Amino acid sequence: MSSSSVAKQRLGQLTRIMASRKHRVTVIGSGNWGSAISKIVAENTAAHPQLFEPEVHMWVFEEQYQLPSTHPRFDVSKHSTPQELTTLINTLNENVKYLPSIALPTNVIATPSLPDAVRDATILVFNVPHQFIHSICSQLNGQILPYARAVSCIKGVDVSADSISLFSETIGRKLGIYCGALSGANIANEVAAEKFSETTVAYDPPGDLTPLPEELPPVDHGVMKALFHRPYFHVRVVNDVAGVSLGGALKNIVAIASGFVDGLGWGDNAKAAVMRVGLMEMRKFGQQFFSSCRSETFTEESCGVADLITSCNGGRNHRCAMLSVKEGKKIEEIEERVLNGQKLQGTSTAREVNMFLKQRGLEKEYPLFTAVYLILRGEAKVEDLPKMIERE
Ligand SMILES: NC(=O)C1=CN([C@@H]2O[C@H](COP(=O)(O)OP(=O)(O)OC[C@H]3O[C@@H](n4cnc5c(N)ncnc54)[C@H](O)[C@@H]3O)[C@@H](O)[C@H]2O)C=CC1
Ligand SMILES: O=C(CO)COP(=O)(O)O
Repeated sequence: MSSSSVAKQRLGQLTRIMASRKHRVTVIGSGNWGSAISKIVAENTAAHPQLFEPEVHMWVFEEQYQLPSTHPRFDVSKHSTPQELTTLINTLNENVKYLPSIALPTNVIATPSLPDAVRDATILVFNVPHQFIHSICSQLNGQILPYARAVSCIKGVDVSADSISLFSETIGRKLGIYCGALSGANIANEVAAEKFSETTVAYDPPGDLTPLPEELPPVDHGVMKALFHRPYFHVRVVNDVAGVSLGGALKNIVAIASGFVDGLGWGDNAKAAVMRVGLMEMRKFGQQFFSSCRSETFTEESCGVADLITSCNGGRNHRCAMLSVKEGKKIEEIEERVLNGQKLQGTSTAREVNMFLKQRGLEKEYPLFTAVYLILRGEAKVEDLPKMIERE
């Protein structure tokens, strides 16, 4: 495309946005949590028509899917061959693969093309397993509005050979926009079934961003609350993006440890010990490597201790780690067998955090994180955990 037609296209885009005076929201991701968050966001865009366009685009990593032979809500005979997941979602208003049996609002529009999904979007909600975010950001480069604002619901940390960053920072840096974070004690299936839970949104944009057109409502804590809060999903908005992101990322390592001890049938005291040590390491890690991180975020907000508790009991990392011990199999084998395409985040986070600590000679200062990594690699046994985390 020539530079004048690119400029024309951008001008048309800006004119449409400015005329609308409302935010257009896109969710990038449609897994278990991506679909549950799309449901919440779509309920709220419909509930706040003065702030948001009702339609919410949900980007779907396209795949063919065959409906199971029976379904409580659908006549499966009409879908007897595999179909595109986006077609199924838009026809049945359900993400039949990643969030089955939950009706999605009809204003959620599943979209297989990333550029189409983000076109004209002023608020982007990133919700994909963390291993895919770099490739997604590369595909989004040049496709988004320069004044778009973003929120990351991703639980993981971005580790390279010599640095560590939050995914909100990575997204912001790669796309040249601001990105906050959402994280909490939020098992997706429970949230989607509208069982009560809390979450934490961190949003603290610097003053030098590309300004929003004056016609659009400023994106502030009030807009964040309007976008995510529901009667069954209580939102607290804070400024500590590092604390919120790290709580969600690091508790996945602890949840694996908790699954390991449950796999051995060691009971609640053992699990409480693992959780206590894990919480200390989460907080220490935040304070040691992220100067803006607040200690209280780990103890007072849903994204800290509450997420640790729920994940160490009912999360996928916990379940797969427990089964791997019970069955004597590798956790990756269990993940493949029981999660139907959903992805564990704790196994890669344990590896990535270990790489970061090892490079700095700090493995011994984080005995639980290190133990989980060594057990996953088969270099230590679950039975050795108490010795590995014993204090002097
Ligand atoms: N599921 C849950 O209960 C919760 C998950 N989270 C976090 O939310 C984030 C997203 O997780 P979920 O939505 O649960 O995802 P998921 O675990 O259900 O992952 C599957 C998703 O990955 C997509 N995918 C597969 N291959 C891909 C590729 N090559 N490129 C891009 N996408 C691909 C699939 O299409 C599907 O949408 C994670 O960081 C997770 O830790 C946070 C709170 C709760
Ligand atoms: O983050 C979660 C709950 O808050 C879900 O954790 P899992 O990915 O282990 O299921």
